[in-house]
Amino acid sequence: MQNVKLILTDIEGTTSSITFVKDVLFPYAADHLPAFVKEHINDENVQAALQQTAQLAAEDGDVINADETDALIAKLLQWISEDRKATPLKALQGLIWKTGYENGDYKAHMYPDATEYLKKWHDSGLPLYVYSSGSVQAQELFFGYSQDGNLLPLFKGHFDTLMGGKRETQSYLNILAELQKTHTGLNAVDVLFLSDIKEELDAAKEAGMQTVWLLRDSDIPADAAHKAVKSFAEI
Ligand SMILES: CSCCC(=O)C(=O)COP(=O)(O)O
Ligand SMILES: [Mg+2]
Repeated sequence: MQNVKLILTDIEGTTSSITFVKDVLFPYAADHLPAFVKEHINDENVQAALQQTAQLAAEDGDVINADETDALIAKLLQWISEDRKATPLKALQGLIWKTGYENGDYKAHMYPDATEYLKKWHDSGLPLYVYSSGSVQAQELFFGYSQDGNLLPLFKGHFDTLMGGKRETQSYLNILAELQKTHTGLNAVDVLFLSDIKEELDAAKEAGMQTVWLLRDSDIPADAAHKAVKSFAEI
Protein backbone atom coordinates (compact mmCIF):
# COMPACT_ATOMS: atom_id res chain seq x y z
CA MET A 1 0.00 0.00 0.00
CA GLN A 2 1.34 3.43 -0.87
CA ASN A 3 1.59 6.44 1.43
CA VAL A 4 -1.38 5.51 3.60
CA LYS A 5 -2.15 8.36 6.01
CA LEU A 6 -5.26 6.94 7.67
CA ILE A 7 -6.88 3.52 8.02
CA LEU A 8 -10.65 2.95 7.99
CA THR A 9 -11.71 -0.56 8.97
CA ASP A 10 -14.82 -2.70 8.86
CA ILE A 11 -15.48 -4.98 11.87
CA GLU A 12 -17.41 -8.17 11.07
CA GLY A 13 -15.24 -10.47 8.95
CA THR A 14 -12.31 -8.03 9.05
CA THR A 15 -11.11 -7.35 12.60
CA SER A 16 -13.42 -9.99 14.05
CA SER A 17 -15.20 -13.21 13.16
CA ILE A 18 -18.54 -13.33 11.41
CA THR A 19 -19.60 -16.15 13.74
CA PHE A 20 -19.26 -13.97 16.87
CA VAL A 21 -21.65 -11.42 15.38
CA LYS A 22 -24.08 -13.98 13.87
CA ASP A 23 -24.01 -16.64 16.61
CA VAL A 24 -23.60 -14.51 19.75
CA LEU A 25 -24.59 -10.86 19.22
CA PHE A 26 -27.57 -11.28 16.87
CA PRO A 27 -29.24 -14.08 18.94
CA TYR A 28 -28.68 -12.04 22.14
CA ALA A 29 -30.40 -9.05 20.52
CA ALA A 30 -33.27 -11.23 19.23
CA ASP A 31 -33.80 -12.81 22.66
CA HIS A 32 -33.82 -9.49 24.52
CA LEU A 33 -35.40 -7.12 21.99
CA PRO A 34 -39.11 -7.67 22.80
CA ALA A 35 -38.70 -7.12 26.56
CA PHE A 36 -36.20 -4.28 26.05
CA VAL A 37 -38.50 -2.34 23.74
CA LYS A 38 -41.48 -2.77 26.08
CA GLU A 39 -39.50 -1.80 29.19
CA HIS A 40 -38.03 1.29 27.49
CA ILE A 41 -41.04 2.25 25.41
CA ASN A 42 -40.93 5.87 26.69
CA ASP A 43 -37.21 6.27 26.05
CA GLU A 44 -36.74 8.83 23.26
CA ASN A 45 -34.12 6.69 21.48
CA VAL A 46 -36.47 3.70 21.46
CA GLN A 47 -39.36 5.86 20.25
CA ALA A 48 -37.21 7.28 17.44
CA ALA A 49 -36.11 3.77 16.42
CA LEU A 50 -39.71 2.51 16.36
CA GLN A 51 -40.82 5.45 14.21
CA GLN A 52 -37.96 4.85 11.77
CA THR A 53 -38.83 1.14 11.72
CA ALA A 54 -42.43 2.00 10.76
CA GLN A 55 -41.15 4.34 8.00
CA LEU A 56 -38.74 1.77 6.56
CA ALA A 57 -41.39 -0.96 6.70
CA ALA A 58 -43.80 1.34 4.83
CA GLU A 59 -41.14 1.91 2.15
CA ASP A 60 -41.07 -1.89 1.77
CA GLY A 61 -44.87 -1.84 1.34
CA ASP A 62 -45.59 -3.13 4.85
CA VAL A 63 -47.68 -0.49 6.62
CA ILE A 64 -47.41 -0.62 10.44
CA ASN A 65 -48.52 2.23 12.68
CA ALA A 66 -45.84 3.68 14.97
CA ASP A 67 -47.91 2.64 18.04
CA GLU A 68 -48.26 -1.03 16.98
CA THR A 69 -45.42 -2.14 19.21
CA ASP A 70 -45.83 -5.90 18.76
CA ALA A 71 -45.92 -5.62 14.97
CA LEU A 72 -42.85 -3.38 14.99
CA ILE A 73 -41.03 -5.84 17.26
CA ALA A 74 -41.93 -8.66 14.83
CA LYS A 75 -40.55 -6.56 11.95
CA LEU A 76 -37.31 -5.90 13.83
CA LEU A 77 -36.92 -9.63 14.63
CA GLN A 78 -37.48 -10.40 10.94
CA TRP A 79 -34.72 -7.92 10.03
CA ILE A 80 -32.33 -9.55 12.53
CA SER A 81 -32.97 -12.94 10.91
CA GLU A 82 -32.33 -11.40 7.47
CA ASP A 83 -29.21 -9.52 8.68
CA ARG A 84 -30.78 -6.32 7.37
CA LYS A 85 -28.48 -3.36 8.02
CA ALA A 86 -31.37 -1.08 8.98
CA THR A 87 -30.32 1.99 11.01
CA PRO A 88 -33.13 1.77 13.65
CA LEU A 89 -32.42 -1.94 14.20
CA LYS A 90 -28.71 -1.20 14.57
CA ALA A 91 -29.47 1.58 17.10
CA LEU A 92 -31.62 -0.79 19.20
CA GLN A 93 -29.05 -3.60 18.99
CA GLY A 94 -26.41 -1.22 20.38
CA LEU A 95 -28.64 -0.37 23.34
CA ILE A 96 -29.42 -4.05 24.03
CA TRP A 97 -25.84 -5.34 23.70
CA LYS A 98 -24.67 -2.83 26.34
CA THR A 99 -26.26 -4.92 29.09
CA GLY A 100 -24.69 -8.12 27.79
CA TYR A 101 -21.21 -6.62 27.70
CA GLU A 102 -21.59 -5.03 31.13
CA ASN A 103 -22.85 -8.31 32.63
CA GLY A 104 -19.89 -10.17 31.14
CA ASP A 105 -22.21 -12.40 29.06
CA TYR A 106 -19.69 -12.17 26.18
CA LYS A 107 -16.57 -10.35 25.00
CA ALA A 108 -16.07 -9.22 21.42
CA HIS A 109 -13.97 -11.51 19.27
CA MET A 110 -10.76 -10.12 17.75
CA TYR A 111 -8.48 -11.89 15.30
CA PRO A 112 -5.05 -11.87 17.01
CA ASP A 113 -3.39 -10.32 13.94
CA ALA A 114 -5.99 -7.54 13.91
CA THR A 115 -5.29 -6.61 17.53
CA GLU A 116 -1.53 -6.82 16.98
CA TYR A 117 -1.48 -4.60 13.88
CA LEU A 118 -4.10 -2.11 15.08
CA LYS A 119 -1.83 -1.57 18.11
CA LYS A 120 1.27 -1.28 15.94
CA TRP A 121 -0.37 1.16 13.53
CA HIS A 122 -1.73 3.24 16.40
CA ASP A 123 1.67 3.33 18.11
CA SER A 124 3.31 4.44 14.85
CA GLY A 125 0.93 7.44 14.75
CA LEU A 126 -1.43 6.24 12.01
CA PRO A 127 -4.98 7.48 12.69
CA LEU A 128 -7.46 4.58 12.87
CA TYR A 129 -11.20 4.85 12.23
CA VAL A 130 -14.04 2.32 12.05
CA TYR A 131 -16.86 2.10 9.50
CA SER A 132 -19.38 -0.60 10.36
CA SER A 133 -23.08 -1.24 9.91
CA GLY A 134 -23.20 -1.59 13.69
CA SER A 135 -24.16 1.72 15.36
CA VAL A 136 -21.37 3.91 16.75
CA GLN A 137 -22.50 2.88 20.24
CA ALA A 138 -22.29 -0.82 19.26
CA GLN A 139 -18.80 -0.26 17.83
CA GLU A 140 -17.61 1.46 21.00
CA LEU A 141 -18.95 -1.38 23.14
CA PHE A 142 -17.39 -3.95 20.82
CA PHE A 143 -13.86 -2.57 21.09
CA GLY A 144 -14.32 -1.45 24.69
CA TYR A 145 -15.22 -4.99 25.79
CA SER A 146 -13.04 -7.07 23.48
CA GLN A 147 -11.42 -10.39 24.41
CA ASP A 148 -8.11 -8.51 24.09
CA GLY A 149 -9.17 -5.84 26.58
CA ASN A 150 -10.19 -2.25 26.01
CA LEU A 151 -9.09 -1.42 22.45
CA LEU A 152 -11.27 1.67 22.15
CA PRO A 153 -8.36 4.12 22.73
CA LEU A 154 -6.78 2.86 19.51
CA PHE A 155 -9.47 4.56 17.42
CA LYS A 156 -9.86 8.25 16.66
CA GLY A 157 -13.46 7.90 15.52
CA HIS A 158 -16.34 5.77 14.28
CA PHE A 159 -18.79 5.89 11.37
CA ASP A 160 -22.02 3.94 10.94
CA THR A 161 -24.94 3.78 8.51
CA LEU A 162 -25.80 7.41 9.25
CA MET A 163 -23.05 8.04 6.66
CA GLY A 164 -24.99 5.81 4.24
CA GLY A 165 -24.93 2.15 3.26
CA LYS A 166 -21.55 0.44 3.06
CA ARG A 167 -22.02 -0.58 -0.57
CA GLU A 168 -22.65 3.01 -1.75
CA THR A 169 -19.83 5.23 -3.06
CA GLN A 170 -21.47 8.35 -1.62
CA SER A 171 -21.02 6.96 1.92
CA TYR A 172 -17.23 6.94 1.51
CA LEU A 173 -17.33 10.49 0.12
CA ASN A 174 -19.40 11.50 3.17
CA ILE A 175 -16.84 9.89 5.50
CA LEU A 176 -13.97 11.58 3.64
CA ALA A 177 -15.68 14.96 4.09
CA GLU A 178 -16.00 14.26 7.84
CA LEU A 179 -12.35 13.18 8.09
CA GLN A 180 -11.17 16.30 6.25
CA LYS A 181 -12.64 18.42 9.07
CA THR A 182 -9.89 17.14 11.39
CA HIS A 183 -7.25 15.92 8.89
CA THR A 184 -6.50 19.00 6.79
CA GLY A 185 -5.36 18.21 3.25
CA LEU A 186 -6.38 14.55 3.45
CA ASN A 187 -7.26 13.07 0.04
CA ALA A 188 -9.28 9.94 -0.69
CA VAL A 189 -6.14 8.16 -1.93
CA ASP A 190 -4.51 8.70 1.50
CA VAL A 191 -7.19 6.50 3.11
CA LEU A 192 -6.92 2.70 3.24
CA PHE A 193 -10.26 0.91 3.68
CA LEU A 194 -10.23 -2.69 4.99
CA SER A 195 -13.21 -5.01 4.49
CA ASP A 196 -14.22 -8.60 3.81
CA ILE A 197 -16.99 -7.59 1.41
CA LYS A 198 -16.09 -6.93 -2.24
CA GLU A 199 -19.04 -4.61 -2.88
CA GLU A 200 -17.95 -2.37 0.04
CA LEU A 201 -14.40 -2.27 -1.34
CA ASP A 202 -15.70 -1.48 -4.84
CA ALA A 203 -17.63 1.49 -3.43
CA ALA A 204 -14.61 2.77 -1.45
CA LYS A 205 -12.34 2.38 -4.50
CA GLU A 206 -14.84 4.27 -6.64
CA ALA A 207 -14.60 7.09 -4.08
CA GLY A 208 -10.82 7.10 -4.62
CA MET A 209 -9.68 5.21 -1.49
CA GLN A 210 -7.08 2.44 -1.38
CA THR A 211 -8.52 -0.94 -0.47
CA VAL A 212 -7.52 -4.27 1.03
CA TRP A 213 -9.81 -7.31 0.95
CA LEU A 214 -9.66 -9.58 4.02
CA LEU A 215 -10.37 -13.12 2.84
CA ARG A 216 -9.82 -14.99 6.07
CA ASP A 217 -11.61 -18.25 5.31
CA SER A 218 -11.72 -18.40 1.52
CA ASP A 219 -9.19 -18.79 -1.26
CA ILE A 220 -7.74 -15.66 -2.81
CA PRO A 221 -8.90 -15.40 -6.43
CA ALA A 222 -6.10 -14.96 -8.99
CA ASP A 223 -7.88 -11.98 -10.55
CA ALA A 224 -9.01 -10.23 -7.34
CA ALA A 225 -10.14 -6.64 -7.99
CA HIS A 226 -8.54 -5.53 -4.70
CA LYS A 227 -5.32 -6.42 -2.92
CA ALA A 228 -6.43 -9.57 -1.07
CA VAL A 229 -4.90 -10.94 2.15
CA LYS A 230 -5.64 -13.51 4.83
CA SER A 231 -4.34 -11.48 7.78
CA PHE A 232 -3.48 -7.93 8.84
CA ALA A 233 0.19 -9.04 8.84
CA GLU A 234 0.11 -9.12 5.01
CA ILE A 235 -1.19 -5.55 4.59
C1 LIG B 1 -20.40 -3.25 15.76
S1 LIG B 1 -20.76 -4.79 16.30
C2 LIG B 1 -22.04 -5.51 15.36
C3 LIG B 1 -21.80 -5.47 13.92
C4 LIG B 1 -23.09 -5.45 13.18
O1 LIG B 1 -24.13 -5.20 13.74
C5 LIG B 1 -23.07 -5.70 11.78
O2 LIG B 1 -24.09 -5.65 11.14
C6 LIG B 1 -21.77 -6.00 11.13
O3 LIG B 1 -21.55 -5.08 10.16
P1 LIG B 1 -20.09 -4.79 9.55
O4 LIG B 1 -20.36 -3.57 8.75
O5 LIG B 1 -19.10 -4.60 10.66
O6 LIG B 1 -19.73 -5.95 8.67
MG1 LIG C 1 -17.66 -6.98 7.19
